[in-house]
Amino acid sequence: MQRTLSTGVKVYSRIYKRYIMASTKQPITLVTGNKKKLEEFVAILGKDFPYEVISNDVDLPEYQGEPDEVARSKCELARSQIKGPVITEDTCLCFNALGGMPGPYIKWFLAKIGPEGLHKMLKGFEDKTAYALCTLAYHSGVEGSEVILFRGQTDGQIVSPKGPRDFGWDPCFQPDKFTQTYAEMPKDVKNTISHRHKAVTALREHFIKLAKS
Ligand SMILES: O=c1nc[nH]c2c1ncn2[C@H]1C[C@H](O)[C@@H](COP(=O)(O)OP(=O)(O)OP(=O)(O)O)O1
Ligand SMILES: [Mg+2]
Repeated sequence: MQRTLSTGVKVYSRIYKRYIMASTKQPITLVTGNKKKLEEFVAILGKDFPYEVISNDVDLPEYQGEPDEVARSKCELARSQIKGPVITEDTCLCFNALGGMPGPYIKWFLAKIGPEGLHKMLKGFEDKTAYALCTLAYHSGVEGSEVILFRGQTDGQIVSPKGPRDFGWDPCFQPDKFTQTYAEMPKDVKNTISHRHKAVTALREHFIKLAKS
């Protein structure tokens, strides 16, 4: 009698747990104010991602600090606003001759001096190498849980701007092993070699594993 009861409770509690998990499986909100980032994220993520992802263009502040700190702060704030599972994205463009600057401050440099100015910044330096860094940050929305980071880096160099001007510093970043800038190459090529591709792939693998567990 006792045994049957305890087994029954166990099974019930397992079913109940599963029910709770299923009923609280909210969509994950990608919080970004940048349409181009969103387009690339969606294209790279693909259709077979095991969770529903929606987007929200809440304007998040531009934090200062090392890329990981910036990414964590941004994600924590997004979580407090959305009150559910969130992903945020922060992109850096780091010049090796400048010890990694502008890095997380690239948005302001780009806004003030454009791709030409970014190229000219390295005029006095022989080293034109740079890397693009994408840091995706995920928070489950559950109070007390930690932000998880997924990083992607693509190395290249800063060149005189070439190609369309519709996305940020793409015209002046030429990835290694290519003779075209990000702006010149077809989108599906950028999306298989980019910093964003690498970070989104890491995130995808994490969630695919999670969905199977
Ligand atoms: O693949 C890229 N190719 C070229 N330019 C890019 C790329 N990805 C970001 N960018 C630009 C946008 C912004 O000028 C800066 C990053 O700043 P960052 O704060 O991460 O982006 P954001 O403020 O535009 O959007 P968000 O609302 O997600 O913070 O570099
Ligand atoms: Mg931003």
